[in-house]
Amino acid sequence: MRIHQTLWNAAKFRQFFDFGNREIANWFPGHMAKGLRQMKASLKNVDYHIPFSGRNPLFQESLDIKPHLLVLNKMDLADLSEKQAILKQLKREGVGNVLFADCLTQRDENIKKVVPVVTQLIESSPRFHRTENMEYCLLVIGIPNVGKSSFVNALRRMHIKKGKASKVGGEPGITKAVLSKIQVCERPLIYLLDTPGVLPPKIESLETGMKLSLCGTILDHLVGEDVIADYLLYTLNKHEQLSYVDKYELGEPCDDIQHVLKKIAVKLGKTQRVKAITGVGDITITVPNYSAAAYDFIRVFRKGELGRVMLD
Ligand SMILES: Nc1nc2c(ncn2[C@@H]2O[C@H](COP(=O)(O)OP(=O)(O)OP(=O)(O)O)[C@@H](O)[C@H]2O)c(=O)[nH]1
Repeated sequence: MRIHQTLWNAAKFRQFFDFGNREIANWFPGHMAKGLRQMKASLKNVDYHIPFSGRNPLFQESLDIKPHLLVLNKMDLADLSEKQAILKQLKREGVGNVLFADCLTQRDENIKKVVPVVTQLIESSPRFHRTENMEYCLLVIGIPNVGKSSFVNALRRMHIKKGKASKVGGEPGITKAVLSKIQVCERPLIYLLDTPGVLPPKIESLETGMKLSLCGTILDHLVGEDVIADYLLYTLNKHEQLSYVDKYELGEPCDDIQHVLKKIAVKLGKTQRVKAITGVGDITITVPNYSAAAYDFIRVFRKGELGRVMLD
């Protein structure tokens, strides 16, 4: 058995880190900066894979976010044995109101808790005098692709049995502006404002950057799908989450991403024909499509099909 024993080769990512931070900084002033200006938050939303890397310090600094509830979403994808450790760490950081959620399940018990928890939070806050205005209007904020729109839709589905009001997608940057009020509950009358995902303009470390990339919070092409796939393989091996071995008929765990991608490409029939120049003239040969295989490998992981992993 030959798997990664050492740290992931950060040099590969450094290239992106310098370039990508510039790209993110370019991306940031557009819809993200606009969105941030419009936000006065009451609710936060984080991907449960990355409860610490997935929190944007800008929200804390730029927004008046009290009272608020931290929602750790996509709990169906994460390793639940870490739940208590996460709660303990968040408590140490002064974050008391935390809720785990899975926005894709039709009957998530935790989603049911949102309305009572949020109303209790607001009612008990001395900053809110609610004698006249009996409706609640809350903001959902978080980094891209963590499931903010899915969260809005899940609450709406649960309490008022209505369909999607906010557009959902597998890429970051689906919601591009703060949306108008979306009703999610009748009694009490609660409206949510869905907002664009906002990343910090600078990512603090290589490791954080890779975790954010792997969870799809940064556009894949800014990092490179081959680099993300390599980090994914390293992560799976590090966590001994080896279901990819059987899935792709590898025979044994492996830390060679080229080898793994070749196997995936062949298994999925993702090959391409390219021209090769030989001594006897040009010939066309069939080679594995490494990019298509990397794309598939990452997406399968994001759907939870390679097992539950906790990145932080
Ligand atoms: N497995 C799983 N996937 C989820 C969950 N919630 C959302 N997703 C998926 O995550 C992806 C992003 O969801 P969105 O609701 O569009 O995320 P967002 O935070 O609004 O994204 P931006 O508009 O980019 O900020 C979609 O493919 C959803 O289907 C969840 O609880 N579990």
